Amino acid sequence: MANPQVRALDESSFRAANTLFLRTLHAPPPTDPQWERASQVHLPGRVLGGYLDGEELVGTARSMPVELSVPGGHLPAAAVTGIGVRADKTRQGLMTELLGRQFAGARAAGEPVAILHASEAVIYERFGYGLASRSRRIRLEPGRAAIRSDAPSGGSVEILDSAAGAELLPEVYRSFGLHRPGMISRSDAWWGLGLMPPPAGERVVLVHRDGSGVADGFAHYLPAKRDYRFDDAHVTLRIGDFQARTAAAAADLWRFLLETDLADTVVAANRPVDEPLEWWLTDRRRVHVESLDDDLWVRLVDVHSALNARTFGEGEPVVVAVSDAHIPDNRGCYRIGPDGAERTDAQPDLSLDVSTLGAIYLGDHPVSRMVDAGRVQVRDPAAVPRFGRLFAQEQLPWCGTGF
Ligand SMILES: CC(=O)SCCNC(=O)CCNC(=O)[C@H](O)C(C)(C)COP(=O)(O)OP(=O)(O)OC[C@H]1O[C@@H](n2cnc3c(N)ncnc32)[C@H](O)[C@@H]1OP(=O)(O)O
Repeated sequence: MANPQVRALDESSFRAANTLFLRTLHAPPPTDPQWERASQVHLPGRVLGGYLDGEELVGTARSMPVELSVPGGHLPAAAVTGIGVRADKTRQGLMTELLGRQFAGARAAGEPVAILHASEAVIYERFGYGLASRSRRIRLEPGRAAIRSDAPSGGSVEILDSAAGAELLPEVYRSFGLHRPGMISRSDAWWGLGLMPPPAGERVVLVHRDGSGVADGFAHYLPAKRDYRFDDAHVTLRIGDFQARTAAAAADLWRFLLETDLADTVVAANRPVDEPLEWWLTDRRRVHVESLDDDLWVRLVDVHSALNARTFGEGEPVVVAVSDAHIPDNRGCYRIGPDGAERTDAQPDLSLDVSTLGAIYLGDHPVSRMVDAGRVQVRDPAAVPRFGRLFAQEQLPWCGTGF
C-alpha cells in the first residue's frame, strides 16, 4: 500500500523538483541559464516535494502569490503550477496529497483562491477547481485581413529593442491595473523568466503610445520564416504577449501587425474570446479561430472570503448550499446578495459543488447554462434567474498571463 508523503522542500532541492516537473511534461532539464531565471519563481515554503515509501523525490507542486482581479475588486491568490509525479509513480495518490497540502498552505497564507492553467482538462475538477475563463487561438492572413477605417485609433506604434522592452513592458502592464476579471499581477521574477520562449532578443517588441505619448499597449512577436528565398513572403508572426488598456491601442497594434510587409500569417494564441477583432475588420471571416482553450481554473479554498472579495449584481439574495469533498470548512449554506455573502442555516434555493462555484466565480458562464449542464441542483426555480443576475458580468474574464 503506497504511503504518499509531502513536505516543503528546502532550496537545495528546488532544481531537482523543477527537473522532475519538466520530465513529467516530457521536456528536457533546465540549462544553467534557464535555471538561473526559473529559480526566481521557486519560493521558500511554496515548493512541495512528494515521496512514496522512501526518501526519493518522485512528485512536486509549487505556487506563487499573485493578486487576482475578480468582478469589482481583487484578492490575493495562489498561482499553482509545477505539478508533476514521476511516470512510474502515478495513480497512487501523490498529487492528491500535494494538492491537499497546497489548499492548507493557501488558507494559511490568506489566499482564498487558487488558480492554475491545466495540462489536461480531466485532472482538476475532482479537487474542486472549475474552468472559470477561456481563451482562443486565432490566425489571420495580412493582405486579406484589413482593419476598417472607422475602427478605434489614436496614437502610434513603435518597435523597441529588447532591452528597452524588458524595462518598459513591466511598467506598462503595472500601469494598466488589473482592469478585467481573471487578470493577475506579474512579479519581477515572472518578467525575468521570459515565459514566452525563445529568448527575448529574438522577439520584436511593439509598444503603443496614445496621443499624449503615454504607453497604453504592447505586443511582442517572433517572426518565423518558412522559406529563405529573398522574394518569398512566407513569414509567420507568432504573437507571444499582447496587452492593451484601450480599444484604440489594441486596434492600432492589430493594424500594425496586419500591415507588416512580407508577413503572410499572424498567429495569436491565448487571446480573449470577446476581443472585438471581427468588428474591426473589413471582412470578419478573416479571423480563423483555430481553437477555444481553457484559460484559468479557479478553486475557492475559502468560499466565504472569496465570495466577499467580489461584487454582485442587483436583486434578491439567494441561499446556496455548497459541497466540497476536500475542504470541510467550506461546506454549508451561503446567502449571496448585492451586499455580499454570509453563512446561513436557512434552507437552500440551489445546491452546487465548489468546482461549479469556481467556474461561475469570475462570470464566464451564465448560471442557467450550469443548471442545464446538471451542475446546479434547483429547489426553487425562481432562484435561478436571481442567481444569474447576481453573478452576471459585462466583460468576460481572461487571464492573459502564463505561469
Ligand atoms: C498546474 C499544472 O502544473 S498542470 C501540469 C500537470 N502535470 C502533468 O500533466 C504532468 C504529467 N502527469 C503527472 O505528472 C501526473 O499524472 C499527475 C500529476 C497529473 C497526477 O498525479 P497522480 O499522483 O497520478 O495523481 P493521483 O494518484 O493523486 O490521482 C488522483 C485522482 O486523479 C485521477 N487522475 C490523475 N491524473 C489524471 C489524468 N492525467 N487523467 C485522468 N485522471 C487523472 C486519478 O485516476 C485519481 O482518480 P481516483 O481518485 O478516482 O482514483
